[in-house]
Amino acid sequence: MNVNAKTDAGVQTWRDLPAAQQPDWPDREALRGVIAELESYPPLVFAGECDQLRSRLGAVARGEAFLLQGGDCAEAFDQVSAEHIRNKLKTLLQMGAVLTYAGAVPVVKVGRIAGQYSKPRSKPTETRDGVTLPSYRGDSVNGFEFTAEARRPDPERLKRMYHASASTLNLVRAFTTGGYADLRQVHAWNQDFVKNSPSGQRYEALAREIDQALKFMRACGTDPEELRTVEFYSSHEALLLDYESALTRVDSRSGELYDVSGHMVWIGERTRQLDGAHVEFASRVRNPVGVKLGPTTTSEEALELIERVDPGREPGRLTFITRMGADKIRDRLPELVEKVTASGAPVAWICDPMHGNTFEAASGHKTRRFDDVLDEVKGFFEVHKSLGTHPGGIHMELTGDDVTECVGGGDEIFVDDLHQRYETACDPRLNRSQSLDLAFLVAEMYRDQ
Ligand SMILES: O=C[C@H](O)[C@H](O)COP(=O)(O)O
Ligand SMILES: C=C(OP(=O)(O)O)C(=O)O
Repeated sequence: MNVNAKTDAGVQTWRDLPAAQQPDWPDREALRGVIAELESYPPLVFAGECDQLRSRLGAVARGEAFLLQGGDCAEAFDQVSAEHIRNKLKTLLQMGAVLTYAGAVPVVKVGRIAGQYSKPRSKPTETRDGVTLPSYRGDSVNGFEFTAEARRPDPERLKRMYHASASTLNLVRAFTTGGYADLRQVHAWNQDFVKNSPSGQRYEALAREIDQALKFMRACGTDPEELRTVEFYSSHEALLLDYESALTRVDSRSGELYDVSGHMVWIGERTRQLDGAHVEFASRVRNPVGVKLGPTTTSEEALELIERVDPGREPGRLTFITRMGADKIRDRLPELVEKVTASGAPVAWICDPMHGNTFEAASGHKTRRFDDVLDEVKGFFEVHKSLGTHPGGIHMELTGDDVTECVGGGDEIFVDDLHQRYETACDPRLNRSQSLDLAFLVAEMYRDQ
């Protein structure tokens, strides 16, 4: 990677196409200045790491591994703290241990982390008590507070997103390679959790089995170095194309373009137009790319997306993240999987059981039922089982904090509890206990598959 290389003209082709969900920046001159500055910043990830993730996702596409992708709906600048990052990571590591051990499958771990600061919205504005202001679009664009000043898009925030992503990634790298993620710590990740949570107790029993297995391996004279660190990757929605293209660099090894803002990027349900700027941008970079597919996706669109993003039919290059809703997945998914499989395209299929299952509670909180989330994952496994294809993984909105944003779960949260710790800046996340519950249930489904 030539770290001094500036953005290449080849990544600017999206500018000629309609780009949905871009902020209405009031000061274009200021935006241009910020883009120029971002273009001079060092990469957050390396091209070789993106290639490695692509090869791991290739294993997912071939049915040899399972993808666990998860993290906040929207990261926030004021949550870039050691505690929040560690809690999130700990939850993902615990889920990874459950899936690997109970599901007996290698797990590729990817965070919605270190870059997930931008949100597409259903409506451009929000009205409260007769006052209408621009919608909150993520900390990379404007502030959450409902004031005209906070909601004004400010391009300086793009630089804050870069720095927040850099500090987060720095700590994630330290945690995952510096000893914290050593599998021998499998109990330590659970210490604060085991006493008062049913899923923590269930996890503890599994951790004891893992411990036993490690002791057995050591007694047999093998103590693999690989268990001391964890391969962990970053991902986010490539929504703000000014930011993503400013962070796109030419890889000096291959001359190819990589979006070095994160290892994997995805295109959302609201921005996957075939003739739109986001698909064009994704088609230009070599990172592994995800595309969200909602219930209105046709098989023709899915095939055309493959043509555009993965013309070389490379396993691991393209991941379809389906988010149909529990009530639709059994109807909508089979045709997509059938037609794509018949075309010979080696995509990985991942289930996002969050975005099709959101509703507003009487209290006004946006929420999701744990049972709907689970049912969508069940439907996903059923469809793949009936077609003989591989259920490649799950994509979750979750946090390591003890929030009350989704209802249900073993340590049940009721609608009346939602107000207690409702902290998300956008969509409701599973808390740690609900995330672990889900990991156990998914591991069972995977094993049964
Ligand atoms: O996370 C996804 C989207 O940004 C979110 O679902 C949009 O929600 P909205 O309908 O509140 O805009
Ligand atoms: C906006 C998101 O999802 P979708 O594009 O599927 O609505 C998201 O994952 O944050």
